[in-house]
Amino acid sequence: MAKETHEFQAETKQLLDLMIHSIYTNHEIFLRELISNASDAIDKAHFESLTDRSLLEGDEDFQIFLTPDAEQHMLTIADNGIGMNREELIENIGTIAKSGTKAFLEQLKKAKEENKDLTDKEMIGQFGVGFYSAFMVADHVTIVTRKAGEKQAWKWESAADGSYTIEECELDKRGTAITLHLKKEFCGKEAEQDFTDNYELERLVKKYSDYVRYPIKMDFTFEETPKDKDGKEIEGADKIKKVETRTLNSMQPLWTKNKSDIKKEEYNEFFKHQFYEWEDPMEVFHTKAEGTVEYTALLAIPAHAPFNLYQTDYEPGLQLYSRHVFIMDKCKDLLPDYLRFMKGLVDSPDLSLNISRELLQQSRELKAIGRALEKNILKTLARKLKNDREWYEKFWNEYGKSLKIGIYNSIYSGSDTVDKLKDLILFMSSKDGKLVTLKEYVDRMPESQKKIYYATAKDKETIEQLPQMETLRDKGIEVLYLLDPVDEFAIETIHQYEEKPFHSISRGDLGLDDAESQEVKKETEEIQKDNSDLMKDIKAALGDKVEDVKVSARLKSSAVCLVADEAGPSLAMEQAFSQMKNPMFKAKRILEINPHHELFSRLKEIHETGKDSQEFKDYCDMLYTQALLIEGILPENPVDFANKVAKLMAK
Ligand SMILES: Nc1ncnc2c1ncn2[C@@H]1O[C@H](COP(=O)(O)OP(=O)(O)OP(=O)(O)O)[C@@H](O)[C@H]1O
Repeated sequence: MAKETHEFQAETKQLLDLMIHSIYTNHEIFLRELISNASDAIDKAHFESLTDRSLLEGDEDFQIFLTPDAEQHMLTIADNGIGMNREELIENIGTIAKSGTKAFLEQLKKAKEENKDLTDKEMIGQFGVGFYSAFMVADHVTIVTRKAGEKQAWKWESAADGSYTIEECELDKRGTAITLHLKKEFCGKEAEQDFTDNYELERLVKKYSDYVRYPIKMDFTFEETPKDKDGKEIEGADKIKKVETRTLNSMQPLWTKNKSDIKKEEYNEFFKHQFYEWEDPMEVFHTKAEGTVEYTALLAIPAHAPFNLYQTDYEPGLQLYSRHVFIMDKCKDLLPDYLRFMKGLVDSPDLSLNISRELLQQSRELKAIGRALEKNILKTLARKLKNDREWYEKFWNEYGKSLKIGIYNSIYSGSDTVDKLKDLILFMSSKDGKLVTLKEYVDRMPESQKKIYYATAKDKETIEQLPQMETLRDKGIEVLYLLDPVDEFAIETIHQYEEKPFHSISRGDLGLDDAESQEVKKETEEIQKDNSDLMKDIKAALGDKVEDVKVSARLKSSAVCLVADEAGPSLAMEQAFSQMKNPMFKAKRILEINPHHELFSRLKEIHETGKDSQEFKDYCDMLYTQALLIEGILPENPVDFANKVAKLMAK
């Protein structure tokens, strides 16, 4: 077959462009990425050979080989992994299949539009750009590869100019060799960093790839004076060149070492390498268990939540090993979904190498390991909350949402999740703007207070301006701020804490039973009775926009507010549902009017002159729209509202 030229997919071009103009300042990571791909390819060959030994063609000596060539300005990374055929070269190298990389490009575009710093380490750190990182240091890349079990080998070449070529070639063994034609900044003594220097390459392998399971080898050439038969150097003899192949990585999986022999930095480096993290993890868990099920687990809470943690394309799960041999990536069946942010691995001799995902789900051993790990993580979180509040709040800001979603999802997964998590959740409080636990809230509640009050809005400032907050603030009652749409769902699922029910300040009767509140309640009922016609007519003017119109006992200086009925979803929940494109759930809206506001007397006057007048109808509508706006809900017809306000202002 003649040499074919292919165009890169548009997104690949974009990524290549970024690599060439190097947004990464950390160029050296290209080696880690290519070694990691080589190691994955060997994993695949190893795994497939378990069922078809002939694939290995007698070559069972798995290894990755680095060959620097200072004269030619080249570096080759070769593996005897699974290799690729023509279609796979096109599919895997020419296009970007990974949603993560696509998302990376989108975020990058957004950052550019917003003029953000493109070298932002945190942002870039969330994405492994894999093979393409080769173009940060090379202006021309050649891949020679032969798929295990196939005869034909292929050569792929690109100078990152928008296209690549593929042609047939010869290769006597399976695997892939990637040759980088290095840019001049990256080779030679004068270079910024010399990737043809054996010692530099050795340093980088130790730094990033020390735990790669397969030997990473390289030839070192020495000049040596010949020795006589007693081992003494022969004086005056011409030096001879000697080549020694050295293995650069230690390969010993960190988790098999004794905990006491492992330094914190080693754990950190391991996680960064194994899980493509850029920052040290927040916490590391290293557990060994013997007994009914034997296992070693090395887990970590990464420093930051990935950008897509709550999106469907995020794949949670731990790596599974059996006797240090890799079985699978992203095993979801170990930890509950609310711990989806955990990264790590489990190595157990009780797991079978050839187990299918389906059988694994039913594995008793796996379930037992999962339960033990969950317990251990929850215990650590509880201890941190008690002893290291600063750490816990940092954790909470990154992953709190995951626990709250876990509580809400316990409707499906079983109510014991609520018991496990309810003491680990935090909310901001009106008391001092700090985060509090439910226990802390309840413990400092005055005895007369029977409920846990909360308010929902998108931010603290909006809540603090809610008319409903006025009374509670005046009475010094603490209110929890629920700022995330999931919060109210979680709270409603917990239902009550230490027998104290939760109560939204935007819902039904506040249930305050101090003397003053009782007094206000009585007075409000009387005003309501005296103005029953007015209330009825406002309701009639608003039609089915509201369920009811009432005189308010909760407002001090504001004219109106919108609350939801005791039963059914709240206004915030309704908004969350409609954002989820699920507008079925509607809150029963009740418009409350402050009888002590001057607007109330004006309303009465207009009502008396004629309940069917346009003016009365306009007033009712404007009142309702105001209440909506206070809740952060846009009116259905903003133009109509603006016109009515303008008309009134012109009077
Ligand atoms: N040495 C190799 N041997 C066989 N296949 C390879 C090799 N290097 C890359 N590939 C193939 O090319 C694909 C794309 O590689 P790339 O590094 O861009 O992404 P990835 O490895 O899938 O993801 P990540 O780098 O985030 O782990 C790989 O998934 C693999 O199928």
